[in-house]
Amino acid sequence: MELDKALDLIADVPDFPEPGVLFRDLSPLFADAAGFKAVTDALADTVDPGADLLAGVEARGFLLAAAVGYARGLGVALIRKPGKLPRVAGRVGYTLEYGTATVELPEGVVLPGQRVAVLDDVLATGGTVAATCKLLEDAKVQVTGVSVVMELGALGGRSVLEGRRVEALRVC
Ligand SMILES: O=P(O)(O)OC[C@H]1O[C@H](OP(=O)(O)OP(=O)(O)O)[C@H](O)[C@@H]1O
Ligand SMILES: Nc1ncnc2[nH]cnc12
Repeated sequence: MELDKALDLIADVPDFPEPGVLFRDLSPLFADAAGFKAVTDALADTVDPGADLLAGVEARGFLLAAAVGYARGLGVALIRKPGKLPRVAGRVGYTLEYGTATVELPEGVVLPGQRVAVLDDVLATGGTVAATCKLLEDAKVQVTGVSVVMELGALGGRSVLEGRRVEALRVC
């Protein structure tokens, strides 16, 4: 499937999870075999050839990182929401478009000096990905870049990530 057609499978849902938010729902894209493959292949092409590992952000980022990791022969560091990990190597708090959140890095998944590419579904305010990059850099890892399926340009995420390589398959 053509990438544009695959990205058209993303549904726009008004007023979720709260009034005024236009939620970009990737569920129909994930459920479509050809669409999921087209997006996985395109994202895989954005990952720095020198990357040693991928970092996927819970929850939708896990699917993308797992698929791209398989395609590229790379493992995945699972960047998790609080309360899920038995051993936490680090945590960073941040503000979301709708609320506040924290990301945590499991113990024993990254080594200092490793080159890690960050993957997520949506870049909105950039809080999640910026916190993820900080989490990794606190662990002395080098972030090679950030790849997302969709960037919501009006929310300014790219400016929070200034100086980083940010690849988005679609900018809305
Ligand atoms: O750029 P930001 O403003 O930080 O927003 C983007 C983040 O918001 C969504 O995650 P959400 O917290 O809704 O989690 P989910 O993937 O578990 O549904 C999305 O999957 C990104 O991780
Ligand atoms: N509008 C939105 N749609 C989907 N995920 C999001 N994460 C933050 N804002 C979002």
